[in-house]
Amino acid sequence: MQLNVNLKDCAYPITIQRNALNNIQETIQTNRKIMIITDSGVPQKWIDIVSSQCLDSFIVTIPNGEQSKCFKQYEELLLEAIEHEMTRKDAIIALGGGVVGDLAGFVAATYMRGIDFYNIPTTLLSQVDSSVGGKVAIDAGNYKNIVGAFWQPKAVIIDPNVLSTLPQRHINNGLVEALKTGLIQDKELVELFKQDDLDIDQIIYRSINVKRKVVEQDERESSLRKILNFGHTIGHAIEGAYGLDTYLHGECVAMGMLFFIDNKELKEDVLKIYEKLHLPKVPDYDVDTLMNFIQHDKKSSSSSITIVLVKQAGTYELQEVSYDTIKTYLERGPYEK
Ligand SMILES: O=C(O)C(=O)C[C@@H](O)[C@H](O)[C@H](O)COP(=O)(O)O
Repeated sequence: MQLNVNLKDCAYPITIQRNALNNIQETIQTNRKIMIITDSGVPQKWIDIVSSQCLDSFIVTIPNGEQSKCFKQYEELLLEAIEHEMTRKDAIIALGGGVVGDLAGFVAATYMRGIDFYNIPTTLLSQVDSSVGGKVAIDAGNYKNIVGAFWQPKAVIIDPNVLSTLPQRHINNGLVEALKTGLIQDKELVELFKQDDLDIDQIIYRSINVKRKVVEQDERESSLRKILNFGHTIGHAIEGAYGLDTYLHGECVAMGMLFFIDNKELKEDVLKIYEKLHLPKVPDYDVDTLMNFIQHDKKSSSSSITIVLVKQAGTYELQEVSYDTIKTYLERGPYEK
């Protein structure tokens, strides 16, 4: 299956196909120097398959986990590129999850003011969401994605076969971002979560297709794209407050969405899905600590923030609200209507 992200200056293909990993030359120009950035959680067999198709590549493996999205790791990758004498004609392949994609993409966006970048996501979270759309970033302290750029990949290759080695917690983590996409834009995608056996290929396809359409309309997140951030305002705050590596990103987005589902039945349905996915409950939190993170959200202005509300599956409402209003959401808690 092939989709195309139709952006004026930087359109690119997305391949969603089992076994696509074995045929990367169909979309990636591999006859140049390629830095393959991966992490310690990616099985060697996937790395070997990719590197064996590149004529002149080197592999850099970063530690698995959000802590790698930091300045130190970013600088080390830049120094690797310099040491290998990479030029503007060379390219970077991200082979990993959201952390690898965000970090590798930011290196590609900034090395020599920008070189080609390809994304081969190996986690479900990156396959359903972060590999597409060009948001690349690192964290500063516990502030998520606070330093970054929009740098679209030249191609995205999604091979669901690589999920066979992914631990179940990470599968569930990725499913949250797909559920998020369904809740804001695709009711049928939400329905897929109610089946006994989840159709992962359909879930990936439907999620990416929604994401593609949103990004095509608003690449730089000036309005519509904010809907993809549903659940992230409080989600990122919980992630930051608990130290970035306590919970997975999707687990925090799941928590964050609960505050903004404004429909009792829908919230009950969503909580049933969370139970099926063994997602953690929202921990105790300090309202002021979370508020500090929320004020650094990229959807904030000096006194207000755009929130995404869902009242019916598949539809969204964008609302500009004051910090005091957000505070009331936090004080009310996630499990109330
Ligand atoms: O692509 C987008 O736009 C999104 O908001 C998708 C999010 O699910 C994703 O986690 C994104 O990386 C968050 O970006 P941020 O702008 O909130 O840092």
